Amino acid sequence: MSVSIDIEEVVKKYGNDTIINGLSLHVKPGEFFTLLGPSGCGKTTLLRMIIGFNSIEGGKIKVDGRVVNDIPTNNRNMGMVFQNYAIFPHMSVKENVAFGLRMRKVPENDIDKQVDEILKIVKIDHLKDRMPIKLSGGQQQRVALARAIVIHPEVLLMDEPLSNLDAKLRVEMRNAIKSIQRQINITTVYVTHDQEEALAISDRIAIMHNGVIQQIDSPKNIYQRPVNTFVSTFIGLSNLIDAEISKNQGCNASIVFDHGYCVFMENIKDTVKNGQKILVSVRPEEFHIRSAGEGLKATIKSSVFLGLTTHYFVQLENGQDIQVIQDRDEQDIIPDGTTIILAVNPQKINVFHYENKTTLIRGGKE
Ligand SMILES: Nc1ncnc2c1ncn2[C@@H]1O[C@H](COP(=O)(O)OP(=O)(O)OP(=O)(O)O)[C@@H](O)[C@H]1O
Repeated sequence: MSVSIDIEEVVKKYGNDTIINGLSLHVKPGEFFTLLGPSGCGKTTLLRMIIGFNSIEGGKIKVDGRVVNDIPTNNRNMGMVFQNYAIFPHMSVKENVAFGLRMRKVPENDIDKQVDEILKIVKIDHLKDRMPIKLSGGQQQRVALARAIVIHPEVLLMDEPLSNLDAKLRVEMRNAIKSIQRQINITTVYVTHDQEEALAISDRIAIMHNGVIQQIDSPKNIYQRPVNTFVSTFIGLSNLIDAEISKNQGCNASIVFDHGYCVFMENIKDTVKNGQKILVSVRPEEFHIRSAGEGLKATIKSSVFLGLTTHYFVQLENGQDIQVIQDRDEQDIIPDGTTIILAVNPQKINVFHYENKTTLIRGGKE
């Protein structure tokens, strides 16, 4: 049976510095839960608190409803995989994986059986007699993963496990990790600063900034419905464009960009005022480039052809630089200096308060 993890109002201090101040989150049984955020936001600190490497200055950490604050790491029944593999260089693959079982005094016959089983799951059973020095980075990380899960932990923690691998291997290994996690159905907390990795691998993602959770959601909602401008610009590319609300009676209104382009929005919040300044977040791929008609007037400054897409660096009439991405099949590459019209689908945009940058309105449909 998989377990849940509850982090309740936890506080972490290093000396006089408070790194995490009252953070709460819930990880569901069997969930693949990712902590994502820029360097220094406190991801590793939180992970180390869960396993017990770091002290906790306030709040509670619960596993399956039981408070584990005072339980030493050894007795928490958690496995951890680190960025630098941390496997023993003087032991073969098999010995590395068997180590944790020996420490737990599992009978020798059972050890062989369990090691073979796990090596098959992580698909390195053919390498069991190799020494780590003769393994690739990906294979070493499979050993580290096998070593973490062979003890049948209740919780698997991973701290940037793919950071030392090259781009192609990262993709291969993230797929392997996801499928192994599914197969053994273990509650997993994964730390990364790589947003694509987080989107690809997670059931849910917590976006962290300065020790504070900004949003906890599915990868799709994090991408399509960011709750503030930090999330919208941290995940993928987002253009934040100045605009104004034009409101009549009722709950409908228009967003008016500089130079008059108007987009109709439904279900606007009552608190929104006529004439209020806003920031409109538009993903580069949500623009439609036209040669004439309704839209934002802009000029193409430069472009980069990327095979599947073409990436345009564009300047709006008000001088703001934005980015626009078009599919390969959309049209021929448009020359630099061309004047274009950019139309946006109102359902694909997110609108934020100009000053405090929290969500004001959301687009209707997905
Ligand atoms: N042992 C320590 N003593 C003092 N400050 C620390 C210690 N460990 C981490 N910090 C500080 O705590 C903050 C959070 O660090 P943490 O390593 O948790 O961030 P992170 O989000 O995991 O970053 P990265 O992606 O770079 O690993 C940083 O400001 C860091 O400098």
